[in-house]
Amino acid sequence: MSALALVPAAGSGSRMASATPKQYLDLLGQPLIAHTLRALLGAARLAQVVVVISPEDEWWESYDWSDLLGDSFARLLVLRVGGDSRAQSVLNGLAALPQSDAWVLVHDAARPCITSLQVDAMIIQLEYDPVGGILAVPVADTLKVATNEQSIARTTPRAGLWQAQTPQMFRQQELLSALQAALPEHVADITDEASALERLGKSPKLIMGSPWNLKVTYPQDLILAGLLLKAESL
Ligand SMILES: Nc1ccn([C@@H]2O[C@H](COP(=O)(O)OP(=O)(O)OP(=O)(O)O)[C@@H](O)[C@H]2O)c(=O)n1
Ligand SMILES: C[C@](O)(CO)[C@H](O)COP(=O)(O)O
Repeated sequence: MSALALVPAAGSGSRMASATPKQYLDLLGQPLIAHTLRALLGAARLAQVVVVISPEDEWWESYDWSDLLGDSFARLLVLRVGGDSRAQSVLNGLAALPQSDAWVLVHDAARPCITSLQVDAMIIQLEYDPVGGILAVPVADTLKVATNEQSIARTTPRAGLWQAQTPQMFRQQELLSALQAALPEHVADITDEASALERLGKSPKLIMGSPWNLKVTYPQDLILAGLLLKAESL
């Protein structure tokens, strides 16, 4: 079975409010994305890891990646084809690769606490699935719908609701076609890969993830990610 990872890393990190895009912020002495890439490159079932950075990226070249990632650096491909949305970056990355029916696991650069074991376990669970699926966790908190004045309009039942994470694993050509069909018109609705497949009537699997696989979005998430990575290494 052949699978590759595609890592969208062309965002600006506006919610992080930092001049440096969050994928390059320091996390335990290394750029955040180095943790993400190390975990993916450590997954035995991934043949290659493709990183999509912005054509204007000024940071990538300033690191010694073979030093940060060791020999597995040889399985890394960097594409400067990022777009103006996450979905467009993923589409551009897929379009730049040779056409293939292999599995692709799209994983946010901004989720550095994923583990190689979780990636391999996901591939094993989905490799014979007709559609593919995503890591996700069931919603644990009570959910409120807000009014425009930020008071509560109502409580919405949480039964059956899951929070989507990444990796999201689909057939490369099928995902590319689904994104091409949705973009640019429906870009606001395509907040992950699964939503592009859902538009075509597909029903991807929900694979139990971990709350530790957080997306670094706000400054406090960076502190939490550091604590989780330290705990994972114990
Ligand atoms: N045009 C974009 C926007 C986002 N991403 C990537 O998609 C992942 C998830 O996006 P998000 O957390 O929203 O990152 P940013 O867009 O950088 O953050 P913000 O929305 O706060 O600006 C990140 O790894 C980010 O680098 C991307 O490749 N191309
Ligand atoms: C793909 C994702 O990580 C699943 O939760 C999420 O939708 C990305 O959202 P963002 O606003 O682009 O960070």
